[in-house]
Amino acid sequence: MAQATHYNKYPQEERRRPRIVSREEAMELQDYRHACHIMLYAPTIAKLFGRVPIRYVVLMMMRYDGRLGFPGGFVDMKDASLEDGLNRELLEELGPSFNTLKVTEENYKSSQVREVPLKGVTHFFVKELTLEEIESIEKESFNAKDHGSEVMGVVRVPLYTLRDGFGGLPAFLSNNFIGNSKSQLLYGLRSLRLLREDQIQDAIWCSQNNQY
Ligand SMILES: O=c1[nH]cnc2c1ncn2[C@@H]1O[C@H](COP(=O)(O)OP(=O)(O)O)[C@@H](O)[C@H]1O
Repeated sequence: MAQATHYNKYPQEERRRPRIVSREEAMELQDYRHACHIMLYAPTIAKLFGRVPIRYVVLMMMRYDGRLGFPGGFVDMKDASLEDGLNRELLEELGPSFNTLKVTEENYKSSQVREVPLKGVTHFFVKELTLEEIESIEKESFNAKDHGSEVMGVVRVPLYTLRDGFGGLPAFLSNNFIGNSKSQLLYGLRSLRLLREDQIQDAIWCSQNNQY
């Protein structure tokens, strides 16, 4: 009944807008499906064409539905915690690296709740790795249970913008993303300071105003 009142108070548009909640608040939402996803990243000194700094390797994946998203998935009732559920999903999607690399509570970043089309909570995690660990995940992802089925491939996010003003991050942002993964990506880049705010704003503007 309380929920019906809550719904009546907000017009449809308002209900469509996801909202940020604390982990504690999110965990009290029993009749919502919970999903966890993670942004894995590592610093690099490598340069594209020997001149464009790559800065960080950030991993996303091409999903079975043709959309981009982060590795992760739904947390089951049988998972002891959000982290347990996420580690299980990472083993399935990214492979044996996640027998040893474990996500912990320290990697938790934020939770977002949505009411429509289905009631759900998405929990976002971030974890800094070494470049060697990232490369090993990429190689071992071919041996993951979901490789070639639910996961079409692990991809790196280009963080630079090329001279044409669109190639790189703006073009990447023009892809189709699952759920709120695009806003999670931008939030991750911002909050971890992997890019400056003006670089992020420029990339968003260029991705929306592609004249090239
Ligand atoms: O990267 C992501 N960030 C945020 N939400 C996502 C991401 N990928 C999938 N989702 C959403 O999370 C839920 C679980 O989807 P997913 O395909 O990851 O689960 P599964 O692997 O357990 O089937 C769905 O509601 C989906 O829309």
